[in-house]
Amino acid sequence: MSKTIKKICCIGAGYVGGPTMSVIAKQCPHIDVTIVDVNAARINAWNDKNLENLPVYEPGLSEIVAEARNRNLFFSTDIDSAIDEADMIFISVNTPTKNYGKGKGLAADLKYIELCARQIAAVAKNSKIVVEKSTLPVRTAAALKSILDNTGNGVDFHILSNPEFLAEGTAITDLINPDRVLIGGEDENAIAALVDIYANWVDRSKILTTNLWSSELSKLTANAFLAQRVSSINAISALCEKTGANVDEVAKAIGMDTRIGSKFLKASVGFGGSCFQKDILNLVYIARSYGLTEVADYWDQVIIMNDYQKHRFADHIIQTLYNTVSGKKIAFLGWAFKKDTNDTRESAAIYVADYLLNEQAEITVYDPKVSAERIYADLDYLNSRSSDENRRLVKIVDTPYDACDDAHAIAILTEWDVFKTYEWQKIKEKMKKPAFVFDGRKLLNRKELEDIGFKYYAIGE
Ligand SMILES: NC(=O)c1ccc[n+]([C@@H]2O[C@H](COP(=O)([O-])OP(=O)(O)OC[C@H]3O[C@@H](n4cnc5c(N)ncnc54)[C@H](O)[C@@H]3O)[C@@H](O)[C@H]2O)c1
Ligand SMILES: O=c1ccn([C@@H]2O[C@H](COP(=O)(O)OP(=O)(O)O[C@H]3O[C@H](CO)[C@@H](O)[C@H](O)[C@H]3O)[C@@H](O)[C@H]2O)c(=O)[nH]1
Repeated sequence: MSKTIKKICCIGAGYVGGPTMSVIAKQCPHIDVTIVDVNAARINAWNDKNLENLPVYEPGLSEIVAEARNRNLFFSTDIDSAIDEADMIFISVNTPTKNYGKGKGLAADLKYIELCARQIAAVAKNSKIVVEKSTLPVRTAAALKSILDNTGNGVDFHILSNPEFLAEGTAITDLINPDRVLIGGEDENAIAALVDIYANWVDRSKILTTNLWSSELSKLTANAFLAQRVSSINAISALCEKTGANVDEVAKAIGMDTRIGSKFLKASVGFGGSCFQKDILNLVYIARSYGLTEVADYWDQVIIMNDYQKHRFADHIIQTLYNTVSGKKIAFLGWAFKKDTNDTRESAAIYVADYLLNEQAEITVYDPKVSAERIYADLDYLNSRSSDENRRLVKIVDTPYDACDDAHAIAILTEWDVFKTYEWQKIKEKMKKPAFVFDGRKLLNRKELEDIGFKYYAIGE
C-alpha cells in the first residue's frame, strides 16, 4: 500500500518550483503544498496581492495562484517547518553550470542540492520521500541517499527522480497536459505515492516509471535531443543563405516525414534558456569523466553550432551596415530567450548585444516583459566592459517606437507575437535610410516589409 500524501514541501520557488507546485495544488485540493526558498524577496513576490508582481511570468499562472494561494498553496521562507511537516519533499533548486574548480564551465554545480539534502536530514524526524525535481547528473540520487542516511536522525528516506519537462512560456499547459510524467525510483511504495498524485489529472498510461538512473539520464538526453534539432536546422540555415534554398521550406519538407517530425525545426538566432546549454555541457562532462571522448565531442558540437549561429547573426548585421556599427543605433526588439516569458537566462540577445557592443554599437532595447535591471545585469555578468559603459551604450525604452526612432537597423531577437502588429510604415519613416531589419526569429512578413521599403534579412533565406 502506498502512503497517502497529505503535505508536500518544495524547496526552490523558481521557474520550476513555482508553476509545478501551483499546478499540483490546483489539481489536488486535498494536499497542502508549501513552497519554500532562501530568497525572501522572491517569496514576498509570490505572496504579493498584486498578481502582476509574481516573480515568474507564465500565461495562466497568476489565475492558478489566485485560486490556490492560502487555500492549499503556501509560499514561505520557513524551510525547516515545511520540511518537518511534509510527507514528500521536492527539491527544485537551481543546478547551474559550475563557474569554479573541477569541471568549471561544464559540470553542474550541485552545492545547492547538497545543502537541501543536509537540511532535510537535520530536520526530518519521520520518514520522508525526497523527490529530485531539479535536473541532475546521472547517479546524483546515490550521493543524495548517502548524505541523507549518514547525516540524518535514523529515519527512512526514499529518493525518487521526477524530472520536469515543462518549457517556459507554455509551462501551465505543459503541466496540465504533459506528454509524459517520468518517475524513477527503487521503492515501489514511494513510486506509487508519487504516481497517485499525478494520477489526479494525468492519465496513468502517460506516467512512466523507470529505475533511478534511466530517469536522471532521460532528462539530460531529452534536452540534448531537442537542442540538437535546433542546431541541426540552424546549420542548414547557413547553407540556405549561400544557395538560395529557404530554411522554412526545407524544414517543412523534412518535417512532413513522420520519422523526423515537424517540431523544433524553427531556425533562429540560436537557442537560449537556462537549460539546453547547461544540460548539454553537463552531458559532455559526464561522458568525458567516463572516458567517452567521442560521445562528449558529438554533443559538444550542438553548443559549438549554437555559438556560431549567434556570431553569424551579429556578423551579418555588421557586414550589411557597411562593415561598421560604431556609433550606430541598433534597435533590439526582444531580450527574453523566447516569447511569453520574462526569463532571459542564456538568451541569444545577450550575446548578440555583447558582440555588437564590442564594435561600439549603441543599442536600444524594447521587450514587453523584461525589466531594465535584468538587461543590465545580463550584460554586466559577462564582464566584457564596465557597468557604466554598458549603461552608456545600451538604453532600455518603454515602447518599440522609441527603440526604433532614428535607428540604422532593427534586430528581432525574440518572437513576441505583438511585434507583428506594429505600424511598420510609421517605424520606417523615423529610421535612418536605408532602413534595415534583421529578423533573427523569422517572425515578420518579408513582402510586407519590402513593400514598405525596408531592407529585410531573415535567417536561412
Ligand atoms: N526553467 C525551466 O524551464 C526548467 C525546466 C525543467 C527543469 N529545470 C530544472 O529545475 C531546476 C530549477 O530551475 P529553475 O529555473 O526553477 O531555477 P531558479 O533559479 O528559477 O529557482 C531556483 C530557486 O531555488 C532557490 N534555492 C537555491 N538553493 C536553495 C536552498 N538551499 N534552499 C532553499 N531555496 C534554495 C533559489 O533561491 C531560487 O529561487 C534546475 O535544475 C533546472 O535545470 C528547469
Ligand atoms: O524550433 C525551435 C525551438 C526552440 N528554439 C529555441 O530554443 C530555446 C529553448 O526553447 P524551449 O525548449 O521551447 O524552452 P525551454 O523553456 O528552454 O524548455 C526546454 O528546456 C526545459 C528545461 O530543461 C525542458 O523542461 C523543456 O522540455 C525544453 O523544451 C529557445 O531559445 C527557443 O527560441 C528554436 O530556436 N527553434
